[in-house]
Amino acid sequence: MSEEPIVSIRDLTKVIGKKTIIDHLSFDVYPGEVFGFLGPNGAGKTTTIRMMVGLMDMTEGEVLIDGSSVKTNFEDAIVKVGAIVENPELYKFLTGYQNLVHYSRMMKGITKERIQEVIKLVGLEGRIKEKVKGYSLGMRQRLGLAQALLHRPKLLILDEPTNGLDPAGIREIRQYLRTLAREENVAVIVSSHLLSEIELMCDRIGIIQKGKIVDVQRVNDFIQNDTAVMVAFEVDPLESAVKAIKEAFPEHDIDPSDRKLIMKMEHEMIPEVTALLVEKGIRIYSIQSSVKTLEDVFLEVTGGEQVV
Ligand SMILES: Nc1ncnc2c1ncn2[C@@H]1O[C@H](COP(=O)(O)OP(=O)(O)OP(=O)(O)O)[C@@H](O)[C@H]1O
Repeated sequence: MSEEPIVSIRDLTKVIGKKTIIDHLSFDVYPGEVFGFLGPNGAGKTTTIRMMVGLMDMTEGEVLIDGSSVKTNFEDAIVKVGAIVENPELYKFLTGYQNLVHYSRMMKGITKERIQEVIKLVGLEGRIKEKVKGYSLGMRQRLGLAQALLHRPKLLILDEPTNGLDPAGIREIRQYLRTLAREENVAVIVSSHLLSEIELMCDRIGIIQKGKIVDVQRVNDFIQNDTAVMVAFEVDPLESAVKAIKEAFPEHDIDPSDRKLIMKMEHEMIPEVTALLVEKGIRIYSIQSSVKTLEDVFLEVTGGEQVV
């Protein structure tokens, strides 16, 4: 990852009426990384993105794209950006190729070679001469992506890019975005309310909730920072096990359920607890531990707000 961010968002704020929809949001995104903008429905992802690309005025704050201010130097800033904010605008009765030619005419300096390049990049070579009305949703997304990439943007912003796609389509988009970041050094921002998506696609994620960024971390750190695991001991007799553990580890919460004793602990503690139970003559039938998923972490960070 390079040192200079391609996007710097500082204290971005949007007030509509009396409601603060985006509240002093700040984060940076770097070339070559896929950044996930994750939050429950209504958290403010679309509003933030709309302000970033100039589709909505900001009430306060600043967005710099490659050093140019979206507010005061819009032309220079936006030329660095490729974005699909709502559904990509496509002409259904034209072919994919005609759509790209039409779009390229609105920009300066897009050569026929560049059009071929983006077609190849999104894997539409075989179908580009067909009319868009016969395209699947995934193909339309890819054509939209090709359109957004024509002018070689340094930053690609996609609002919920996998919405409505089937698992194969989602996998494809994920692979294109990763390749784009890695091989072309493009910074990619994707918004999503789907944790599993973000986990597989992104290098870093920023979690937004009620218009505020509540956390920004590398995906791996998110999961690994908290090394505690939930461990379930299937034991008999349960009451003696609970008593022994409460005495030995008074600071730990224990959740006895059915014939299992469930407790949160550091991984290293598992043998210690097991040895204690054996020492007290308690029979252990099974030990199960579960590592936290990103979803568990997300729910903790957002205070349990549900996501789909
Ligand atoms: N023009 C508007 N006037 C008033 N409230 C608005 C307006 N636009 C958005 N909001 C409110 O701002 C909040 C953030 O909406 P936004 O669409 O940015 O969220 P989101 O995170 O993109 O959610 P989703 O995933 O559902 O699109 C919501 O509570 C929404 O109702």
